[in-house]
Amino acid sequence: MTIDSNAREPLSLPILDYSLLQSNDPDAQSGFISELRSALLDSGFFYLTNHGIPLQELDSLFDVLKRFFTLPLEIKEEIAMEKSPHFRGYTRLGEEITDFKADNREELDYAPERASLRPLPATSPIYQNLHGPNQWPDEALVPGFRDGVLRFQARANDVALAIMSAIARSLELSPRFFEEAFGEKSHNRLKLVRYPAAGETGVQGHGLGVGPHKDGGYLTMLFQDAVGGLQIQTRMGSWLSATPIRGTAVINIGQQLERLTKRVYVSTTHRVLTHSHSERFSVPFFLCPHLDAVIPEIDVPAWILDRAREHHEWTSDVPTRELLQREVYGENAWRGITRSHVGVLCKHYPEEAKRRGYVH
Ligand SMILES: O=C(O)CCC(=O)C(=O)O
Ligand SMILES: [Fe+2]
Repeated sequence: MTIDSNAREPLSLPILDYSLLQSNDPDAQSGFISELRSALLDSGFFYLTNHGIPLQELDSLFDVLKRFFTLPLEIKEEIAMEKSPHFRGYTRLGEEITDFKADNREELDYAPERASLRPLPATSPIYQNLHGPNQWPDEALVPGFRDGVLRFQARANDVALAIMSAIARSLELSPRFFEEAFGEKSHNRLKLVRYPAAGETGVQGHGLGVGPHKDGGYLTMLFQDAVGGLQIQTRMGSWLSATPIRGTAVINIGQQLERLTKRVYVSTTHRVLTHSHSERFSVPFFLCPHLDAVIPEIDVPAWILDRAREHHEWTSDVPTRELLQREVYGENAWRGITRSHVGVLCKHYPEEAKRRGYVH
């Protein structure tokens, strides 16, 4: 990574080599962990190479998702998120909200395939409604879609868990520190996204593919095509492009890790620009704990805290009051998804929507 020595601003994002973490050489592993710590303290974002997800599988994932998005709107809407009280499925252009404005993207949302718990007993927290089945496109229309997505989800989960374990080590915690929060019941999410070119739709709302935000989970691992547009907000508030590097994943910290480390590892604000003449596709995978997980707050070792303090405070376009920092993860997950998909909230949870002041 290059850092501007006056402002300690990163000018580009670091590239970490996953094969070092996976090797049996303890020096290679500790080299990876110390680079990881620096990346998380300096920018909160990095590229990961040699992650082991075959390029050919990534290419075919992008092929099937492109095929889905070229289907007519009424076919895509057969699996509209509005039909799912569990917030799964297709969201058409302009329906998703970030920073209180409509994003310029369409997407599919997935989470673990589970039985619905509805109707919930009165004593259950409302976030238990997030458990449920996914909605899949007709296999005949997009052959290989479901298998490709499930295979990718499993692979991304493995890599993300190994990175979480390395993050624990970077904080001098046990490599197994996070294990309990994940596993069978973890509530990971996956989005398959298409950003139209500016010329296709005319730019509305905040004029961005997705507005400035911090991700809600522990860790995000993103794959993107060659178009570009993802930008990261630096400490001083300017925007740095995460230019696509073929075959790499872009990884960043989510808000639960920010809470856990009492803001030593800060969840970096990011946004996506709308390209003037090219559509763009991306696949972010969000590693999230199980909904009942309690996110602790830990004291990081003093020398790491000192390193963090060398920096200025982070500037962010995301107001502090909007952060998802409750102790129980499910409450954060519920608040995050319901404010992005207000239409779904109003349709399935009118009382809750009214209570929160959304009129529909
Ligand atoms: O598409 C991208 O590059 C980023 C998407 C993103 O930040 C998100 O969905 O949380
Ligand atoms: Fe994001």
